[in-house]
Amino acid sequence: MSSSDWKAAIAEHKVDPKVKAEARKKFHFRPSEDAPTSKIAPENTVQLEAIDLSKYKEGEEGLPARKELADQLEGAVTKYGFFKVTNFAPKELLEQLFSLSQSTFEEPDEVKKQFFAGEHNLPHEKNRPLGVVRGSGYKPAGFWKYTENKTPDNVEFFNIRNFTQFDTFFNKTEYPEFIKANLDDIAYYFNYVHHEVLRKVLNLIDLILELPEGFLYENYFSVVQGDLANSPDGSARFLLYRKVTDEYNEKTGNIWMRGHADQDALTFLLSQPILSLQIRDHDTNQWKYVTHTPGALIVNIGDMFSQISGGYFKSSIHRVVTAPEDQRQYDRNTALYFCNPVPTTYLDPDAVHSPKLDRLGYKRDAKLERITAAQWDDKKGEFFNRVSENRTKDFTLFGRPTVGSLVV
Ligand SMILES: O=C(O)CCC(=O)C(=O)O
Ligand SMILES: [Fe+2]
Repeated sequence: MSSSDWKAAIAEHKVDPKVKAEARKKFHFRPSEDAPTSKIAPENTVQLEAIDLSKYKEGEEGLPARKELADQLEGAVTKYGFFKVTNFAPKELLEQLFSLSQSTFEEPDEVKKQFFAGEHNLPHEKNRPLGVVRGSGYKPAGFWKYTENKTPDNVEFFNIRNFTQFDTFFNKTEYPEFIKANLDDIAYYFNYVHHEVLRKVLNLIDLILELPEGFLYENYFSVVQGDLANSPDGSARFLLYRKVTDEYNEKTGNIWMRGHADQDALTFLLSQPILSLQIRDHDTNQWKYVTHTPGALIVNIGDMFSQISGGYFKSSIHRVVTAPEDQRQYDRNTALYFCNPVPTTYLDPDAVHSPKLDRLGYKRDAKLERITAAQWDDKKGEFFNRVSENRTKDFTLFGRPTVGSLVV
């Protein structure tokens, strides 16, 4: 789908400006209040590579520049599995998204209950229990219970599904008032990330893996309108971590989201000022902070891509901890896109025939049964939907080691 196609399709579903303006007034649509950068310089920060997308040029003459970006990316995905993407979108688009995320949580509790994720199953989701963590709608704060004292978590979500499937997204899904009145803007941002940013990142990964550019995007992430089973099925999420008290921090051991590796292929998180996201170093197991870059995406490799690459790319363990002292009076507001390939994608390198992976010896583990993206998504998704699973060690799913709900 070319850039003009998805933009035109969204333009056809433009929300009545009067309806939008009224909803924005009612739900206090406003600039997201940025916390000042923390002055508490943590000892352990990780310097992530920043892939500057303004250097990405299409066509034959852009190839040397793309190769340079690919080289930079290769170090990042094979070492940390985390990197930043800068200059990827106009500032106004990002400011609007922070505001949309913020106002989504201003719906009253009765409405949130009515749109409790995983409960108002869409017809095509009837046989697929997506639960609170993956289903369309709200995850209330407190759904998860942390540690032995069962402290409720402090993060609310609103999950957004099917935004690349226009008929399902615009015509066949029910939404709370604020989301419905801003559906075109929400669709625009996440389609932009899918069709522009993801596509470019995948083309760079093609170069890393010595595949023809376009291979990964065309084969695993291209959208067939109206055919959900043969289209990528990731989901997006608005998140709001509400500020907490010292007493709360004591009960949770400062944890806002337990250590985990994402189950998807790639995650695109909007960078925001509260210093809370940490990555666990593969070699030392030490937790390191990810710093804020205004206007950037923080991107990580999830389990699926790591498996597709035979382990060459790392699916890093990360967690969210309490805000530093000087940012404690602010809520933490952001948005992300969990990007999944087409559900039938096999999660091993056999599917990609990468000369690079062959040469380096990253192969399918012949002892393990082959699994698909849908199998992994459902299995790990079911795990994340458990209310009070606290683990101190990694575990396995389908014989593959993986991480979720880590408490240390
Ligand atoms: O809030 C964040 O920074 C990251 C959240 C996250 O890791 C997740 O939802 O999987
Ligand atoms: Fe995550």
